[in-house]
Amino acid sequence: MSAPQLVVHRDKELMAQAAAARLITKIVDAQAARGSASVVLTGGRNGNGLLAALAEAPARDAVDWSRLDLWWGDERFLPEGDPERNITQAREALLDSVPLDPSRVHVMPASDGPYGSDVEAAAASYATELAAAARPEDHGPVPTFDVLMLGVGPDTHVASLFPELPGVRETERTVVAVHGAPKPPPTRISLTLPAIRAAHEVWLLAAGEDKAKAAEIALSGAGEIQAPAAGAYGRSRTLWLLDAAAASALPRALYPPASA
Ligand SMILES: O=C1O[C@H](COP(=O)(O)O)[C@@H](O)[C@H](O)[C@H]1O
Repeated sequence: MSAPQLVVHRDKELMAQAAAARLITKIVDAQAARGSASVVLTGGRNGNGLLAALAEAPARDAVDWSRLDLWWGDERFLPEGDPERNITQAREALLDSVPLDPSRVHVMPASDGPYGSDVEAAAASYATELAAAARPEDHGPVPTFDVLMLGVGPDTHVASLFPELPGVRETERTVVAVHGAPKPPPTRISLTLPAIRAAHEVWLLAAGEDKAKAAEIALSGAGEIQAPAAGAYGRSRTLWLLDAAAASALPRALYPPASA
């Protein structure tokens, strides 16, 4: 487990640009070291803001997009192309404008896909896909992702792991079906905390006043069942990327003065 490090930016635009620059560097470094990189994307406003900033960043051309594996932390179980699906929003923000290898874009199934409305089977198939991508040097049935990003919800949810729902209690499976999510749509697919913790680096994104309480709760010793964001950490690094509004309820002792 790596203790959270905090970086606080002036506003959400700067946060998105700085996070995009950070992600480019991570991908380029991983590709230089190993030939390829793997990144887990998040949905939500902050995740899509980062992707949109990446699309605008001149340095995006430093990435070899054909040698990047993309995975998702969660998906809203809706028909293919639905505007509320995380993949649809990610395509609009960035993915349609870069030369990815389609076989390396690992989309979670849609509700009109091969498993139809059987969200349990859809979740199990994603777990199988992850397990097939895991190498012997990985520590279990998921790849050791270079970077796994999570938007933090106002209720402290991450991916589609909501406070007190069964998904956040999962200790065995790497992917679960989620029923009755308090944020629409109610049916979702999510990585579990054990799968999230397999990543080298976990980045939690929180911008905006409505994230201030969530950041305070998650960073003040709350349990992961009540505050799923508190249970999201990486093997080598856990990075909270915030804007000043989301950091406004945090004790200043938690982050260096130069950071805001
Ligand atoms: O529904 C979701 O919400 C969270 C957070 O979204 P935000 O708009 O409040 O930033 C997101 O992380 C998750 O991927 C998504 O499915």
